[in-house]
Amino acid sequence: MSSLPAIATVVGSGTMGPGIAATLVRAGAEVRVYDISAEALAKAENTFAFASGVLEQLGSDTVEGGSVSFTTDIAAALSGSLFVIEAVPEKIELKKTVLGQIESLVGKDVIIATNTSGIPITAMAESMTVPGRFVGMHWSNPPHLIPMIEVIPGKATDAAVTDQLVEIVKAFGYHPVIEKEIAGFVENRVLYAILRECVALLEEGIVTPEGLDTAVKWGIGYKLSVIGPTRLLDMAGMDIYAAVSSYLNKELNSDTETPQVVTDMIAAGKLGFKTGGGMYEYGEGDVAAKLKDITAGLVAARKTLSSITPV
Ligand SMILES: NC(=O)c1ccc[n+]([C@@H]2O[C@H](COP(=O)([O-])OP(=O)(O)OC[C@H]3O[C@@H](n4cnc5c(N)ncnc54)[C@H](O)[C@@H]3O)[C@@H](O)[C@H]2O)c1
Ligand SMILES: Cc1ncc(C=O)c(C(=O)O)c1O
Repeated sequence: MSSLPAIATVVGSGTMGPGIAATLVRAGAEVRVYDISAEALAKAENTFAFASGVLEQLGSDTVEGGSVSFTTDIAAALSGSLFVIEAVPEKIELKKTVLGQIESLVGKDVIIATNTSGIPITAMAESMTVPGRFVGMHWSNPPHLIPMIEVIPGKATDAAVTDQLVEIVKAFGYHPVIEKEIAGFVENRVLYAILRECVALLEEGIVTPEGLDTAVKWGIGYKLSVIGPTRLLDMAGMDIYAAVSSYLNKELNSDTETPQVVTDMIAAGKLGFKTGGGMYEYGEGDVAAKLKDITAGLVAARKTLSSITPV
């Protein structure tokens, strides 16, 4: 008997919602996708279809019986739902409002999970009537391909709810990581430490964007995809880490604000894929081509990594 609830609802169908839904549908759930915007939902149907096609390419396990529906009717989306994933924009007051709407429409035993990138779970739970059923469930983008989910209980989260979410994540073949609550959670703290250093190296003209991407992709990115950081410490040796960190740690970037180069780009309307230009410039069709290459690469890497003995 799968631990995956038979009926699930995804609230918010932007970048993350459709891929989350596709992953759950492939695992056999009836998934209702709700959004306040009909325009967003229309786009979500296409994104869902794309993500489902990618899962077909990946050849991930399929459980028969899955289905999806898209609606702007929150009551219909939540009626009878047994599991809810909130994926609205990263704004705590908006999330609290939406969580209140969800709570008013589901049973007291229904787990409500938030896909927040790093807002403290405890803070969001303060406004809830049944905070014990609320838990962090941080997917990584693209959610239908990155098979690791951070499970973050808040201070009020029932231990049984955390345990149940771990089993739900395992039920659709992903790797759950239970974490203590900390701003940004584990993955984004590591990612943002890396990105802070990367942007600083670009700002100082130490390396070009192409050079930086090559260095990270074929250096630590490649290595860390096979060897986790703690295993790498054992492989390199604590003596090496001590020797290098003794002079290097004080040199690393420690800025606490968003880098000026990024602030300037945003002011110039250069957001990246979303606007056709950011760190790189994209001509007609370039973003779609890049997304196709990124998807093919992640599918190939996932297949290979899944085939090797865990290190
Ligand atoms: N984008 C990423 O790379 C990423 C990765 C992991 C986690 N997250 C987190 O997931 C959450 C969603 O991120 P996203 O990138 O998908 O956001 P997004 O802005 O792409 O999509 C959010 C969706 O929520 C909808 N929405 C807004 N207000 C709503 C409401 N009141 N009720 C219902 N729907 C509403 C919007 O119409 C939009 O379709 C955020 O907390 C974000 O931090 C994002
Ligand atoms: C830059 C960046 N910031 C946040 C997140 C997730 O919360 C991601 C991601 O999931 O990839 C990201 O790339």
